[in-house]
This record gives sequence, structure tokens and C-alpha cells, in this order.
Amino acid sequence: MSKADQIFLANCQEILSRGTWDTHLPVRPRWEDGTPAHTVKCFGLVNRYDLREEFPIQTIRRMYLKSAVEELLWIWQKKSNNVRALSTGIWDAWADETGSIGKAYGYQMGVKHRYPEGEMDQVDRVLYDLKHNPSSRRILTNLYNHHDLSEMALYPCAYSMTFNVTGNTLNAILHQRSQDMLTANGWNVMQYAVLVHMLAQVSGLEAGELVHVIADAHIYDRHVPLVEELLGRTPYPAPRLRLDPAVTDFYAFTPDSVQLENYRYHPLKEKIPVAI
Ligand SMILES: Nc1nc(=O)c2c([nH]1)NC[C@@H]1CN(c3ccc(C(=O)N[C@@H](CCC(=O)O)C(=O)O)cc3)CN21
Ligand SMILES: O=c1ccn([C@H]2C[C@H](O)[C@@H](COP(=O)(O)O)O2)c(=O)[nH]1
Repeated sequence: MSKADQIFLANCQEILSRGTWDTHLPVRPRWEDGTPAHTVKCFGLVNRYDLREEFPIQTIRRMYLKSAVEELLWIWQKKSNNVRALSTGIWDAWADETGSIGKAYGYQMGVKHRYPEGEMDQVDRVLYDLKHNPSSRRILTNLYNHHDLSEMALYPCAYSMTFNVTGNTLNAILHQRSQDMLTANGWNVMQYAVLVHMLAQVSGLEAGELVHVIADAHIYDRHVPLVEELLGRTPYPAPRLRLDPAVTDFYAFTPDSVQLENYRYHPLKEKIPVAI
């Protein structure tokens, strides 16, 4: 049984049974028809995924790993904030007429900062430190730049990665301020697990643990029946992740560098509506 399913189902069970509804509060997100999108939530979930044991991907519904990796590389490798650089339409609702989502995500990754070693952006600083300063306790990225928030279409949700090298193992903590459990929990976990695998491979390290810290873990009102359907399912074993072993430069990975072996999943008939 996939560990990612077990964790997701336990989180959802907890949110539905012990969570707090915001039905009586004014909320920002809307459904496509303009109705306020309310949620039930738990605060402060911490989930640990041991990437040495298995790849954390859900099997209780089909997960689109290549699309999730495409979005990850859009942010971390292309450092783009334009949805025209994405083949899926997942960000279209937040883009302006030029396709831009403002100074969010990839834009922040591409900003260069001055260091004694020269000018580097956040991704290049991580790659440099993993290679040259593996004992450093300062290897982290942060997209939550208060100075630019007013120019972001959506404030970053998965906003920080802290990397830590222990022996020959690369561990990481993903900090997330807000998590739409049904749409994006499995999506964010599998894409950041792939990132840890990619960074480990190009740095001569082994991927270790991914710790996911979620401040506001919520289920939207219209997702509750779908989550209840998923809670009744029996997960399959996790598939194996195959990352193209020939890639030694982070900038050479593509969504096709990632393959799943023996991915079995349950079909989900309904399309998941996303609150905007
Ligand atoms: N309310 C909300 N939830 C989110 O998860 C979310 C936002 N807003 N806004 C920004 C991004 C966009 N995200 C998204 C949006 C849509 C899918 C989605 O439709 N996923 C489908 C299939 C994708 C595909 O066809 O490749 C899925 O079944 O996982 C995933 C992430 C995550 N983020
Ligand atoms: O990677 C992502 C991006 C977004 N989300 C979700 C979390 C929330 O449901 C919305 C953002 O709304 P806020 O009011 O700004 O919190 O998008 C996600 O889960 N993962």
C-alpha cells in the first residue's frame, strides 16, 4: 500500500472529523460560478516521506506526474512566471492577458543576489552549496518575498525548501502555508520528491527524507464528496520512480527524464473543480 496514500487518507480523515469550517467567515477564493469556496481545515500537519523506501505518489486516483514535474521545472529550471511556457492550463486562471502571473514563483527563483562567490539566483546558490558546502545549514530557497507580494497574482503556497546534507544523504523540508488537499497535496508531494531526487543525483548524493510542513491544510466544500469516495478505496503498492541516470546537470532534466514503473491507480470519473 502506497505510503503517500496512507498519509493523504489519514490527513483527510483528520480534517473531516476534527477540522474547523470557515463557513461563517468571508473568504477570498470563488468557484467558477462565483459562489464563495469555503473550507474545513486543520492547522500544522507534518508529514515525512522516506524517499529511500518508495516514491510518494498516490494510487487512489490517477496522478499526472509529468504535468507536475513540468510545473516544477517551470519554476525551478526555466524560472518562468508566464503560463505560455507551460503545456497544461493549470495556471491559466491566475494569468493576465500576457500570460504573466506577476512576480511569483519562477520570477523569484530567477532574481540574482550578490555573494562573495559572485552573482547567483536561489537555484544556483543551492546547486553551488550542495557541491561545495554540503555541511552548510543555510541551504534554502524562499519565494515569499514580502516586497513583491503586491505584484503576485497568487501568493506562493509551497514557498520554501530547506536542504540538509547528512552523511551522503540529501534531506529536505518543504514549507507550505496553504494546501488544497484534494487538488494539490499529492501533486506538491510528488513534484518536490522528484526535485530532491534530481538535486541529489546532480550533486552526487542519495535522496533521503522529504518533510512536508503544512500550516493550513484544507478541504474545499465541493471536494468533500470526492474525498469521501477516495476514503473508501484500497490503495495499490507504490510504483518505482526511474530518473534518467545519464543526467548530471540540473538544467538538462525534462519531464521525460522521469518515468514510473508499475504505476497502478484507481480511476476517478469526476473532474476536480479548482477554486480560484
Ligand atoms: N484552489 C487552488 N488549488 C490549487 O491546488 C492551486 C490553486 N488554487 N492555484 C494555483 C495552483 C494551480 N494548481 C493546480 C491546478 C490544477 C491542477 C489540476 O487540474 N490537476 C489535474 C490534472 C492536471 C493535468 O491534466 O495534467 C489532476 O487531476 O491532478 C493541479 C494543480 C495548484 N494550485
Ligand atoms: O502549489 C499549490 C498552489 C496553491 N495551492 C492552493 C492552496 C489554496 O487552496 C489556494 C491558494 O489560496 P490562498 O487563499 O492564497 O491560500 O491554492 C496548493 O495547495 N498548492
